[in-house]
Amino acid sequence: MRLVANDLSGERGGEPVFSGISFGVADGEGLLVTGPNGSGKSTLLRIVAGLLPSAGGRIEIEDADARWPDIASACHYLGHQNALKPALSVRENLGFWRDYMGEPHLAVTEALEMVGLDEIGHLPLGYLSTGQKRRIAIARLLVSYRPVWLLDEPTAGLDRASEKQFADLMRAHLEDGGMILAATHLPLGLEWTHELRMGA
Ligand SMILES: Nc1ncnc2c1ncn2[C@@H]1O[C@H](COP(=O)(O)OP(=O)(O)OP(=O)(O)O)[C@@H](O)[C@H]1O
Repeated sequence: MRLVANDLSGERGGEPVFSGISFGVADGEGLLVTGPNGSGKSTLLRIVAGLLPSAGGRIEIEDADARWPDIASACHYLGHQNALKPALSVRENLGFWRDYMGEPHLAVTEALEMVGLDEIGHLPLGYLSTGQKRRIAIARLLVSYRPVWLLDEPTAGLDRASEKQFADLMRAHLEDGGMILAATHLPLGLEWTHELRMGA
């Protein structure tokens, strides 16, 4: 499988943000998206996720698995927001996402162990610290399988140990044949196959 963008352009509020973006990412490969504030990194990831239309060009999956009829269905999207409900417990939040997304992968307990938070699954999500909430949002990537992880500033709020733990999870996903597109200003502790510098 290969995710290919050709001459892609994006706009926000009717104003052009970027144009002429092309890349190709194959199974087991990662694309690091960098660039100054406002250069369009989040916009690009949202277009790939199917949350925004592109303003021009093409993005497609070549040699797609029948399980993923379109790009959006092949993606996990971890945006700036964690997409978790404060009044539900940690376990209930992850259980919801596991049922909603389908393609069950790790059990909720296993996913919590992977992010080192299995002791607090009973707590309301709203009680957790900023970094702990981010780690639960990362655990969303593990309870359902998707080959493409779209990560927007994934390590914002994480301590050093959690950054390293997340780097190990990303590495395992790539070794399993997954793909990652990550927009960040922070080093993520991975060797990236490709880098896309926006706003250059
Ligand atoms: N809903 C919107 N309406 C109008 N303009 C918007 C909207 N959302 C974003 N923009 C503009 O689009 C541009 C690109 O924003 P985007 O969030 O994609 O940048 P970014 O590279 O991810 O930035 P950062 O590094 O700060 O996260 C910015 O100039 C922003 O102000």
